[in-house]
Amino acid sequence: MLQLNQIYKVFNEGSVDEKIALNSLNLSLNEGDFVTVIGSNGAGKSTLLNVIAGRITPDDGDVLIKEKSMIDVQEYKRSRYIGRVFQDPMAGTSPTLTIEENLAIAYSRVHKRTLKPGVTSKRRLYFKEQLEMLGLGLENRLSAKVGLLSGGERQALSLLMATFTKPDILLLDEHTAALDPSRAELITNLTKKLVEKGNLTTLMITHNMQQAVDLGNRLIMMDSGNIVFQAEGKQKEGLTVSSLLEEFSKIKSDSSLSDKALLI
Ligand SMILES: Nc1ncnc2c1ncn2[C@@H]1O[C@H](COP(=O)(O)OP(=O)(O)OP(=O)(O)O)[C@@H](O)[C@H]1O
Repeated sequence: MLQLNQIYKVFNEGSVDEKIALNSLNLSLNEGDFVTVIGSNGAGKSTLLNVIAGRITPDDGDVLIKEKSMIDVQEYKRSRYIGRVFQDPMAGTSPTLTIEENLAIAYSRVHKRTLKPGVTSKRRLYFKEQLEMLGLGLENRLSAKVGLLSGGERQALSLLMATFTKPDILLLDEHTAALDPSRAELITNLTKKLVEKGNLTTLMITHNMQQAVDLGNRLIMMDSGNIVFQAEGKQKEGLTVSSLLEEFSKIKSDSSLSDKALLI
């Protein structure tokens, strides 16, 4: 479903600030793979998601979705195939538009040919059904401006908008990190439910090791722009937070970073 071949990205090349963010990284995801991505600050996790989404162009390598090269496809066009949720609950939705209008925009990104002006009653019913799955009562607030919603409600709406169009790839960039623990748990559970329901091929960055262990069928650990550890299937199921920290300290044994660096 997703293939990354030899992705290389350097920032500020040739200057004192030169930083190789991705160092010939290879990754292949099958349809329905749910991969949690961990790694210390600056490991290259967000750059990886930005390269997949088309926000950053790699200096070398290719990104393929369903075996089609995306390297010359601009970000706004890739959004047809990719759903994304950011850390900031304010990032995925438009505050001055209503819940219904936000959903209509997300819907039209994928169903361009069927777009009619306004929201038809059939589509409104569909939106209501989708919102009901969140269990937050938002289906009764279709005309509420999104700017009035709480951070958790807004993030739940962002998640729905990124998933209900059944994207080929779902990118989650620390999407629970800015929420209080109870809201973070709510969004984590919703993520599980929506990803499973849609059998969505997903990459989820998290600094929460327990979340990385609990969710998904695969896990990758990044360091210095590459994948330094991965687990899937039975090995992934057998992972614990302490076994992961052990792996990390093996990799970082010659570094000044502490285990805690993974968590922050
Ligand atoms: N636009 C940019 N210009 C210059 N350097 C950048 C840019 N974006 C990222 N970098 C650098 O590339 C490296 C990888 O950054 P990236 O944001 O991908 O790391 P990360 O693993 O997501 O880190 P974090 O967990 O802190 O979010 C870092 O050293 C970062 O400073």
